[in-house]
Amino acid sequence: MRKKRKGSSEAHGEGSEGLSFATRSSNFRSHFSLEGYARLKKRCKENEDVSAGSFKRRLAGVATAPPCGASSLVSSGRGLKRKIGCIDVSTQTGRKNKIDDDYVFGPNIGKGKFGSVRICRSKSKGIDFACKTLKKGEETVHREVEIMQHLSGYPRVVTLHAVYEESDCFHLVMELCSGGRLIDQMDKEGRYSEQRAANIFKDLMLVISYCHEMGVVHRDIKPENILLTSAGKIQLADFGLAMRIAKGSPAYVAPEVLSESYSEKVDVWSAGVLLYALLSGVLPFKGDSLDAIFEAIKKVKLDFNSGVWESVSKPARDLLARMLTRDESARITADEVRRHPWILFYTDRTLKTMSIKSKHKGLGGTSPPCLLQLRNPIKNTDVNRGNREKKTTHDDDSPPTDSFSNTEEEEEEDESGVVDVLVVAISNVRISEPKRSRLCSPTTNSPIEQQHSSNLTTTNTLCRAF
Ligand SMILES: Nc1ncnc2c1ncn2[C@@H]1O[C@H](COP(=O)(O)OP(=O)(O)OP(=O)(O)O)[C@@H](O)[C@H]1O
Repeated sequence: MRKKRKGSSEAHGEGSEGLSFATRSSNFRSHFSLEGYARLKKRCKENEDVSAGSFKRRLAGVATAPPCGASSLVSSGRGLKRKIGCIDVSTQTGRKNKIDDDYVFGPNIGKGKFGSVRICRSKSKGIDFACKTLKKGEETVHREVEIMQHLSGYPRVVTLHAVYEESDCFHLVMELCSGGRLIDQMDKEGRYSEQRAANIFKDLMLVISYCHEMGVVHRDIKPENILLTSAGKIQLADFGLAMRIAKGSPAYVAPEVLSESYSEKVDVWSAGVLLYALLSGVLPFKGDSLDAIFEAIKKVKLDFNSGVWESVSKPARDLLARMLTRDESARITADEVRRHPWILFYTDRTLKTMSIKSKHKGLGGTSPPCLLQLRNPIKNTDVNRGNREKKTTHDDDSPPTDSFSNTEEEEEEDESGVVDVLVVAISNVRISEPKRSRLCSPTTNSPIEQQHSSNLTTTNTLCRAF
């Protein structure tokens, strides 16, 4: 049952060395952090909105979830079943299994602000899953479930397999990402070469573009929520803060709805912060307090012309500047990010073959910066982990793949000058649009079950819900 997990997360399980993650991460979670504060604040606000039946929420429901059968859109009452709209219609005959009837629990593998995550093994299939348990009363679980189901079938989104409701909690049985979290990999490996960063980033932008195309804003893009499969591929997780974008009749939308930060561009900003961290090893906006960080986010002018940025190619800096544009309307879209020459240069196979070997600049000879700073932007002088060697080896059960398999030799080709020269040549390369038909097709190998409140077996119905 136990499977060694690469990287690190939270330590909660007893004696679960491979899967439990320890102290290093929890040090960061335990002290005051921007992410914790913001998330708690956002969740509290959302819960208030939900309970108050705010106009904003009702509009989003009406605009994005057309009626399904006899279901009311968001009817009042407690319990997941009544809150997830379309799903209850298809699941009234759902079996009343308890999760213990179907799964055997293993050790804890993570803990977030709102729930713990354990391994669980399916009794019938013998396959391991991740089970996130959310206590009732603080949940926005109905939305998280609905959105995960809506996005289900896309390979870079963590698949939701089943939902169980108990009197005091919900269990979300999800695909297990046994490769750990991106944050832990970043922490171990230090600053990334441009080639490696671009390959990871391309996958991330693909999944973000997909979410946006499906009318979903994730709103919590950060390396803690980017998980890795055993093959090292990224999977976007934690849709606890995600929202559907209301695309209803604009004529009816109230001004206060328009002023809400529901735009998908918030994900582009967050992804920009992540890219900055990948390429430089530090976060762009820091401070000694939350207020200082907020101030930096609002005002700090990023300097891409000195320090580590001198060894980073111009296209990479150009992309970052476009993503970290404060004016949302001027900020690049996720789709535009995917088409940016920097991404194309490092990820397009044809262009890779054009790559000219030249001496690698920038990373060689320097120790990676302490990426602890990535976890908590508040400056922490007590934490000094010193310089660590750049680690390129992988745990036995986490073999490197496409995105993560660059050897030192390949990284030698990571020459910013080459990128600058070739960028003009590739700026007109077109990437084909994602195929919608594929995105909504039923998945045969990962049917979503919803025990207690659902017996759903295909994603067709879910697609209709939007
Ligand atoms: N599908 C999964 N496979 C493997 N590990 C997972 C999976 N889902 C979550 N985890 C682990 O559990 C941790 C917490 O999960 P998640 O972020 O979904 O919970 P949360 O309560 O919403 O967290 P937070 O609010 O703190 O971001 C993750 O950081 C990860 O380490």
